[in-house]
Amino acid sequence: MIAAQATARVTKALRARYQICTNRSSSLQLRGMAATLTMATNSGHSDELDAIFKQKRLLRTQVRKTLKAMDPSLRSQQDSEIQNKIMGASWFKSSHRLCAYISCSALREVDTSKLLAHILQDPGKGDKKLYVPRVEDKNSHMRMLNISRIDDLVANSMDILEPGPIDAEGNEREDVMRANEPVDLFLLPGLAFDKSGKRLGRGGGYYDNFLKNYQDLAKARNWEPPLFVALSYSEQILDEGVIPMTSSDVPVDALVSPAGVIPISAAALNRLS
Ligand SMILES: Nc1nc2c(c(=O)[nH]1)N(C=O)[C@@H](CNc1ccc(C(=O)N[C@@H](CCC(=O)O)C(=O)O)cc1)CN2
Ligand SMILES: Nc1ncnc2c1ncn2[C@@H]1O[C@H](COP(=O)(O)OP(=O)(O)OP(=O)(O)O)[C@@H](O)[C@H]1O
Repeated sequence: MIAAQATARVTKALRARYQICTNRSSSLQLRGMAATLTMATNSGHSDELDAIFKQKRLLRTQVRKTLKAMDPSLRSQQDSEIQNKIMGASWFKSSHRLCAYISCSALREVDTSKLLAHILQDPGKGDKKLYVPRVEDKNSHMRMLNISRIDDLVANSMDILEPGPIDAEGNEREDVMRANEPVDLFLLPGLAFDKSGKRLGRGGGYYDNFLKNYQDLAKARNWEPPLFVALSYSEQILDEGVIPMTSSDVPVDALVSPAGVIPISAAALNRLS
């Protein structure tokens, strides 16, 4: 596709989804940003990267607004549908080691509380092992630590629940990067997604960093790569071409929304179908 067409497509998709930039000057501005964005995919200049990050910030603001405007009861209906779809799926049932996020309702994230309770139930059986994020510093560094009870968690500076480094018995929690067995499944948060696997996070780079490191670890150990599955309200699935990406963004293998599971990668088509 030639650049002008690609730019028009991105601009149109952004406007259609969010009804933004309706006057002429902001429309030109948006077209300019979309053009930069389209070109920046193929090069690495920092002003072009700046344009991508700016575009991401704009999109985050729009999606946050959409999430805040959602009817609470319809949102909670979607929360149940998404979690039930996951709990009923064979690929979830057969996963033994999972990384999942602790949802934050103030951030309007898809609820994971039922899923986490399900994973942690009857830990004596040792059926499923759960690792959850702990932010270590502001340099996009988080760890995934093992928890066996939901009340092991405390709120961090971002008001998200996370485990302390030491458990209630005084033992250091297991860091998934040091585990001897592979993670089967990651359940991922995000602000927006598309059906080609693009994911827009909250902008910290924590997940992209972590997922890349985990992929490298799995490769070095000859493990089967884990499935990256994102949980998404219907409103968060955007048209293709709208979500800006850089080379550090890690795509997801599949999406789960109230409409169902959307396998994207070949691995997902194999394991989820
Ligand atoms: N539940 C959950 N845990 C997670 C993440 C997440 O997205 N969700 N993270 C994923 O990286 C990491 C923490 N990163 C975070 C980054 C930003 C914000 C946040 O509150 N963002 C505000 C805007 C803040 C601002 O712009 O100054 C927001 O999105 O409204 C929270 C967590 C690790 N743990
Ligand atoms: N203009 C910029 N140029 C270079 N790097 C930037 C720029 N703006 C933000 N960053 C860095 O890029 C990273 C954020 O990347 P990105 O916006 O893709 O995160 P994300 O995918 O939304 O977040 P996450 O992976 O945590 O879900 C952070 O490390 C941030 O410091």
